[in-house]
Amino acid sequence: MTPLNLVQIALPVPLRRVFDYLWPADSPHCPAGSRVEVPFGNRTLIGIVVSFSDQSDTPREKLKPIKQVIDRTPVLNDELLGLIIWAANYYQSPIGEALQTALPVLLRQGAPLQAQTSTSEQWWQLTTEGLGLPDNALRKAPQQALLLAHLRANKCCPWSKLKEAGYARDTLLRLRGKGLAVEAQEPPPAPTERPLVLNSEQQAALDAISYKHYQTYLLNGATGSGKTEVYLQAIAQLQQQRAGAQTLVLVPEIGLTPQTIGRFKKRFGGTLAVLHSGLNDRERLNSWVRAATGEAQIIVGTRSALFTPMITPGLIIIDEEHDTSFKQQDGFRYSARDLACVRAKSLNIPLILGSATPALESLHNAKMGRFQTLPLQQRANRQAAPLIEVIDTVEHNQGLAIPSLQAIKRHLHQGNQVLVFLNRRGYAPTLKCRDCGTVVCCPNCDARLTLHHTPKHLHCHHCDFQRGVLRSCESCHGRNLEPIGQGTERSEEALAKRFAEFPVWRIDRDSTRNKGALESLFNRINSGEPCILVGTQMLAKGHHFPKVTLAVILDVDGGLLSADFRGPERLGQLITQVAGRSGRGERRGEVILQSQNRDHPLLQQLIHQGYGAFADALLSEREITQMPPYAPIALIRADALNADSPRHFLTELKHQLSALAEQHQVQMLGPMPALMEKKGQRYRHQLQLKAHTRHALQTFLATLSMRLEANKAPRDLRWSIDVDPQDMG
Ligand SMILES: Nc1ncnc2c1ncn2[C@@H]1O[C@H](COP(=O)(O)OP(=O)(O)OP(=O)(O)O)[C@@H](O)[C@H]1O
Ligand SMILES: [Zn+2]
Repeated sequence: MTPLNLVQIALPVPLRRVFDYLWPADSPHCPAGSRVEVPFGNRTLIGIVVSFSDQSDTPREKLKPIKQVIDRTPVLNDELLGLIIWAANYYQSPIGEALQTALPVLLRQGAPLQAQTSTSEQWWQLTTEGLGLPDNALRKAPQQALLLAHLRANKCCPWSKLKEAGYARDTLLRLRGKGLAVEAQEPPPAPTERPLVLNSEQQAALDAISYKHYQTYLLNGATGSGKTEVYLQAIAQLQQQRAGAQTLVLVPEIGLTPQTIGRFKKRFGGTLAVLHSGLNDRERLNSWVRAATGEAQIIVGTRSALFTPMITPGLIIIDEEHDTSFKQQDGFRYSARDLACVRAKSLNIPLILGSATPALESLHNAKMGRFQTLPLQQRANRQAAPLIEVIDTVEHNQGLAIPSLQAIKRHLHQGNQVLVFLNRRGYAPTLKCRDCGTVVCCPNCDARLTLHHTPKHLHCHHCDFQRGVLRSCESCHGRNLEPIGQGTERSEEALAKRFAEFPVWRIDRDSTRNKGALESLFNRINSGEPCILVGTQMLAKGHHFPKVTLAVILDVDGGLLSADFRGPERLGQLITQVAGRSGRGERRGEVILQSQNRDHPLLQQLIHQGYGAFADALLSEREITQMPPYAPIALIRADALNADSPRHFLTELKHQLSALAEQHQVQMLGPMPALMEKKGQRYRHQLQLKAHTRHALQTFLATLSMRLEANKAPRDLRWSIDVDPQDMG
């Protein structure tokens, strides 16, 4: 049989494989990573060329030819294509789904790989001929001579400035006609800020970084220790050592504020590309292309920016590396932090992971010698870490305790700002009938409805179900419905009443929904007037409010009693991060924690010995219970409208794979209901897998995913595989 001329193509379909197509006999192969159009069923799809071969498992008569090649230069270089394929395998994801995440929408739709020049105004400059023209050459055209002199003096000018100076468009076009002037690229804005003088710890950290080869550095720096300054100077040092080398900076989802971008812009000027969810498709593609061509030397983005192509990669930085937004929780369930290690290694460049509260995984990697720790123990302002006090709230009914109120008053009257943290938006998490005890629940989820006041309604925070506020109990028709517990709106109300002479700003997803709202709130805060900030997670991370001297944290008990094995780790991170917002200016900060479990050993350890010792204790516990990072785990989730089918489906799977599991020493726990069994009308079950080694888990999962694809499932059943899950719900 004559050998076939075949191409393997990754297609945007939910199957864990590539597809074989016939390549036109007389045409040379295109590079891997190029886009092609192919027939698929009765549709035409755009796919990515992965490789070529001469054999196929598909019978010859079923093979179809490709329709056409879209790209002359591939959209994905070998390095990036390799990373995506590796990641799809590791996370057991269909490669098409991984590509969906990695590629900008317009490229997926077939748009050309080009940045669109911005529609903003034209810039002009002289050509070499224009620059070298003798002074009297234009004496017969005095207007042109004047404009030429102007452009010679000002180098590069926008049209608006020339017009302002009184030049006519016509004169400019005449100069262009003579080959003396041309349209120019807008020059990148110049940096406006100089580097700070590093303290000795920052300097030691910077000196330890080598840009010549792969190494992951864990910049373990206390809150306010000046990690950002180390990032900025590392980028500058890299650029000094290797002109044009690019840096990729990943920040958490809510960390990519105009403040952050502003900091990079001020230091590096316009050689920056930004990638986040707020961009439109065109802007996203522009940033991608600017990174691919090397025009952008620094790329700052959230999770999926990890997949940005770079022509001269030099450094990757992940700020707040412990943040859960680096793990995608649906579709292609990858961890950008973990993949950054893989990418940096394959590019042979350094990776800096920064955090005041590193993930247990990262601390473990550092202990095992895989990461190099760069400690920053002191605050950049030389202040001691904030003073933390826990107060018992058994008798205080979840509101603000009296000692907290007294402290707030004291700090406000001293001209400072106060932050009140509570991780629950809305007015109250529960609406309860005082007569019969019934609580109002979501019809779609195993969850209570949260009462909101602005606007007034009941809201499920899990499935988004909304309804008007009930007037009477649906069980006993009694009219005594009572809000129980505190949300940010209720705390805001109570604080505004109590401290009427000071502004109270609420910062949560509801109050910052409008574009620019968060930015204007931050501006108010940074004006420094005494005020109270009430807010959720959004307030916890990375912000620098120098006038905040007191942080009050309400209700830390949820995390201590959480059913998720990561609950305590997350709580320790949250408390440390919120506490770290206090005392970043001239005065030492104070922190008050309100808890009903004041003597809990973990809480006591966190407060008295700090996050490091706390994390060590959690790591020992994980070692004893053989949980991550000591044993890798994966979750197989299934959900359906029918309450029984997810459990049946997973039980059958477990049964099919039990011999293989034994062979690879993989433990299968469950199936068990998810922490919230019913969510959005669907019933959810899961099977937890645990192995001794990553290799064993991977080998097992490869077979499992094939089995899952082959198994017949009820039509409405959905399943997914989550490798290294971050959320056990
Ligand atoms: N060497 C330095 N000299 C003076 N000020 C500094 C120095 N380094 C950093 N700072 C200032 O200290 C403040 C805190 O720095 P930064 O926000 O980088 O801290 P961080 O380590 O990122 O903290 P967090 O983890 O809490 O966000 C900033 O205002 C920064 O300008
Ligand atoms: Zn719901």
